[in-house]
Formats: sequence, structure tokens, C-alpha cells
Amino acid sequence: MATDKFPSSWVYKQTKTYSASATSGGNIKVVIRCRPLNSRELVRGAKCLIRMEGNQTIITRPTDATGPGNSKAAARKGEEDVKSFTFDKSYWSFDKNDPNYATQVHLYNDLGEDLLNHAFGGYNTCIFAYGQTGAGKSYSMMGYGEDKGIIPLTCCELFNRIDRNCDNTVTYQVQVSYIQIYNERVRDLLNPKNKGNLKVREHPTLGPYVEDLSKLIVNSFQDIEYLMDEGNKARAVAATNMNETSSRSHAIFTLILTQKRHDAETKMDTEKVSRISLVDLAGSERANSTGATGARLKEGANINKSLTTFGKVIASLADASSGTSRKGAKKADSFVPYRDSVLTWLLKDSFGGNSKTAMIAAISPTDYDETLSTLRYADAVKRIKNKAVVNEDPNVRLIRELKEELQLLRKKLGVEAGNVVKKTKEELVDQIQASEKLMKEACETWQEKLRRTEEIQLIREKTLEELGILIEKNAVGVHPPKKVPHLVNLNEDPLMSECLVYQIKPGETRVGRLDSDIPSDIRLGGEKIMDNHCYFENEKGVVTLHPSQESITIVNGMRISKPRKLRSGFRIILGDFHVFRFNNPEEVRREREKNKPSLHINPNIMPPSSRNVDDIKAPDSPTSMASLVSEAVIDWNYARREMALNYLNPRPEANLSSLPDEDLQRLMDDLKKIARARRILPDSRSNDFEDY
Ligand SMILES: Nc1ncnc2c1ncn2[C@@H]1O[C@H](COP(=O)(O)OP(=O)(O)OP(=O)(O)O)[C@@H](O)[C@H]1O
Repeated sequence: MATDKFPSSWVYKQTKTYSASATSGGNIKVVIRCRPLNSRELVRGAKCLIRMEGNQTIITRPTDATGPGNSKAAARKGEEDVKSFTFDKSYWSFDKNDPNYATQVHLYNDLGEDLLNHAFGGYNTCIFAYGQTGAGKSYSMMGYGEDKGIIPLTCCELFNRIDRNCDNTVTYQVQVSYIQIYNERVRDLLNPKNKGNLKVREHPTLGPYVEDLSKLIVNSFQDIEYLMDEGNKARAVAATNMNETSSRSHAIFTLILTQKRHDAETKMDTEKVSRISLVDLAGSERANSTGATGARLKEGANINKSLTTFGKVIASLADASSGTSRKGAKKADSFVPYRDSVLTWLLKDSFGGNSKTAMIAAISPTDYDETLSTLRYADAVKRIKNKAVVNEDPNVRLIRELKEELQLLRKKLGVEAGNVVKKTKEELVDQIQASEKLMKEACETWQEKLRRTEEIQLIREKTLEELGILIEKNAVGVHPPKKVPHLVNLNEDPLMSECLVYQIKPGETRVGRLDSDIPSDIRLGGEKIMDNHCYFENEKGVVTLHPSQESITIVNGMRISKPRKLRSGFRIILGDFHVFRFNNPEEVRREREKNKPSLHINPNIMPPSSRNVDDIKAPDSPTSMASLVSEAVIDWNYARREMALNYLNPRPEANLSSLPDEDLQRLMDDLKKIARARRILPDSRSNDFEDY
């Protein structure tokens, strides 16, 4: 078991005791959190439209329509339009200097502790974050840097409580699973063997579940952190290979806490099992506000489908709870369309079911339309009533029911096999197989589960190694090599950026297609990656990139057709979507030594405007750039924008009208993304566009 304690720097107050409430009813707890203005908003003089008084959140319609998202907010001169909403809590995180500023710890003390109390009481629990992109969902859930969010604080305290347990008749076991829902497809982020789309099923006792999903054993908070990190790596690999916009997917991290109590007198064991679901939803902005086209529009429609269904589920549950009905339907008739989307189906228990649930609605202080829409959503959610029950010995019950069910199904199959239509027979066989799988899982011993956890860990490491990704066993976070030159992945979503490291060892490092028979050291997916895409040559620490004929190999925004010597900080794009930053630690160290005292280069003077990559002057070429410019500056946006700008430069050999259709489409996609980012992204993600 873990020996580490909740680091005192994370939380200042941990005084409450934890006794779970015995009540089973109760509404979903809804809290609102308003983030500070970002510097873009500050620069344009955006006004704060939100006020909080006690538990009330008050929004005022702007009197002009200048800000993004305020387009429909018509100026109604002389008339103040104010709307007020009451929630369980309204967290004012607008101004760090305000005495009422709500910190991460406030949120944890109110929501995280409650969640743990319920989980230890044997109830299913769920915390989910809702809100538009950049409103502060990840900040509240995961946190950034030292500002740990509710997930790490809660998971850490979970193990602290287990460690503090002095009752030797009780033992605890924790398992985790991590899935992503993207375009209505479910992906297991912890087991690479589980490729593609996992099936969602429903069992009368178990409720909705993901078939074949891996549930891995964790023994400490570090184990949880490690698996989350691994899951995020898997997300980044898949997102890049499939060109998925990762920030538009939903992620569900689930902990299963099993408490076993041994009765010395009867020699009997009883179990309480609770599921803790931590859900980070995709940005809630409406698809039509993003200007998406083609595949992005379809993706948006699917995101919309899950969030629209989510909205419908919430509306019908809220109506049912408050006794009202929609369009004259009787209350008893109100149908909740859980199964219309994978997200709502899987969260069925969390909404209107067997769970103690809390919602964090993250809002921006300026964006009237989206913020009002989030507040209305949250207002409907707070009316939903759940019926949580203590999950006592659910496995015993499940095994008993599965036994009866299997007997019945097999009998049915035997009796009816001769005369049933094929489809019905297939359905029966499918149902038997699903129940058999559940039975096998329910009967598995802890040792078997542990063995499988270890097996999956080895598979995960091997899969990453085969792709050329550097793995560090049991280490959380990315630890780039201190000496060896390497590539670091860049991704649109900061959560998935800089989490994959590819080493460029002495000699040749070949890059090729994921599914090719031709061996390669770094394997990438996607249509535009060739069998033999390119190779890196590392000669005594000096690295040269050799592109294959016809391959899309881009250095600092320019496509190259002949070998190119790389310097630390260079941006490399392979195929359409694989974006990297090249790092050469030894070179940086040498340059630092040489350049003492250091120069001062303003990062803002660095846009790549050079026409010929080989003529690139100061901004792109010196190693000192990488050491002087904040690494955050050279992110995914920077690399993609630099490429887009090179297209836009009036070059005699490639002006806009001579661009092939697909290149033009890609360029348009990039520009739309930049425009969208300008409208909705927070400062941390969009300030690179500031100069253009
Ligand atoms: N309560 C807060 N206090 C201070 N800064 C915050 C707070 N909430 C958000 N921020 C800052 O606002 C920015 C956007 O937050 P965040 O990345 O959490 O948004 P998001 O809703 O998760 O976006 P996405 O949907 O893309 O994941 C970040 O730079 C974050 O540091």
C-alpha cells in the first residue's frame, strides 16, 4: 500500500471526518465556477458579465456586441437585462486578489471530500465537468502544475484514507479503467490490445457497461497517476494517427473501490463496491459556432449528438423530478433517451440512477451566449434526483443472477435451435457469450486480476516501444533524455502535447508507416505517411533529416526535398498531422556555454517569414532560440501556423491558385481553426496568433 501522504502543499485543510450518509435520494449537486479573464480578453477590454452573491450566479447581457460570443447580444440601450441562477455553490475564481477567490482546495473540500465519503459508504459517485472550450474544465478537474485539480486531490486522499485504516477486519482493493468516447466510438485507453470500438451493453443488475474493458489494479496514488499518464499517451498516439481533435472527445476515468469486511464469528466476507466516475466532457460550444466543414463537421455533429442527447436526457429527467411534463405527456410516460448516444448510455447511472453525482459547470466571465447556455444547462441538472443505493455484495448477486440467466438462455437455445430464425439464434448466442464473459470476470480472483494487470502493462510498454516511443517504467510524466537528441510530439490539446518522446540514437532512425512490412524505428499512422517516409541520421550528435522523394516532410514550415541539418527547437511536420519539436540537449548546452552572457531575443519577432528553408536566419536557426524562447511558444499552433503562413506567402512557385485542392482544404481547415481559436480559446492556447 502507498506510504505517501497527501502533500501538505496541496491542501491546507483536511479536518472533516468521513461518515457516509445513509440516505439514498438526493439531487445532483451543481456548482458553477467562473474563471479569470485571459490576457486576450484583458487586451480587448472585455467586461466581466458575471457576478456572484452567495450561491447565486448573476449574468448581465452586454450592452454592446463587440466580444466573441456576444454577436447575438443586441444592445438594448438603457435597459439592463440581468438573469440570476441559484446553485449549490457559486465559485468566484475571477480574481486571485479578491478575498472571496475560490481556490482548488475550496472545490476539493466541498466536492472531493463528499465524493470520498459516499464512495466509502458504498455508493456509486460521479463528478463531471461541463462547459465551453477554455472555460476551465481541465483546470478544475485535473489542474495545471502546482494547482492540482479535484481528480488528483481526491485520488490521493482516497489512498490516504485506505492507509489510515486501522480496522484489520476490512481490506480495500482499487481498480481503474479509462476510456475515450470519440465520434460515438469507445476506446480503451489502458489496453492497446483492445483496438477500435468497444461495445456498450446493458445488464439488468450491472447497468450499462463496456464489454471487454480492462480494469487494472492500483495500489497507490502513484499507480493512478501513472495509468492516467499512460492513457493520455495512448490518446495522443491515436488522436494523431487518426487526425482526431482530441479536445473534442469525452474521457471517463473510473475507479472501482471494493471494501471487504471479514466477520470473525461467522467467518464470512461481505463486500461493498462503489464506482467513482470522473468525467471530462468535450467542449460544449455549439458546432455551428466553430465554422467546421467536412470531416470536422461530422465530428462536430457526433460531439453534438452526444451533448444534444445529454441535453435531452437532462431535460426529461429534470421534468420528471419536478413533476412537470413535456408537450402534455404524462409524467409516467416520459421517456429518457439514454441509449441515443454512447455517452448518455454509459452515464445512465450517474443521471437519475444509482449514483451520488456532482456537476462542475465551468463558465467564462465574458462570453454571454455560451455562458448563459451553460447556466441554463446547469439549472436543469440541479433539478435531477438520483436514487443511490449502497452496493452491498453486488458480485454475489450478479453471479447468482448470471447463473440463472445462462441456464435459461442455454435451454432456450437448445429448445428453439431447430426452428428459430437465424437472427434470433445469433442474438441468443451473442447474449450467452456476453453473460459468460461477465461471469468469468465476476469469478476472477484478485491474483488473476493482478496477473492480467501485469500482462496488460507489458503489452502497453511493448506497443509504445514498437512505435519508437521512449518508455520509462513506472515514471509519471515525460522525462526527455538529457543527452540523446529526440523528438517531442506537439498536439492541439495541451493535455496530449509533449507526452511522447522519440529518441534519435547514433546512426539511422527510420520513420515509416504503422502497418508497413518495411521495418522502421518510428512508426506513424495516417494516409500521408509513406512506408519509407524519411530517416534521421545522428552523427556524433549532429542530426540530419533525410526526406524520401514525394514524402511530406516539413521543417520550420517549409517542405524539404533534400537533407536538412536540424538544430534544437526546429519544428518538424511529417505527413499531414504529425507535429514535433526537435530537441538536442547537448547542442543547447554547448550554445549556452558559448553565448554567456545570454542574448535577449523577443519571441514575438520570430514568425517564420523566410522563403527558403535553407536561408532561414536568426529566428529559426540558432540553437539559442530554443533555450531563450519559452518552450510553450513552440507548440502545435506555432508549427501549424508557420506552415500555413508559408503557403500564404506569395511564392512564385506556389501561390494560392496553384495549390492542389487537398492542400487548399488543409490550409482552409488550419485557418478556420485559427479563427475559431481566436474566438473561443483561452489565452494559454491562442496567444501565438496574437501577432498575425
Ligand atoms: N479557476 C481558475 N483559476 C485560474 N485560472 C483558470 C481557472 N480556470 C481556468 N483557468 C485558466 O483558463 C485556461 C483555460 O482553462 P482549461 O484549459 O481548464 O479549459 P477547458 O474548459 O478544460 O478547455 P477544453 O475544453 O479545451 O479542455 C487555462 O489557462 C487555465 O489555467
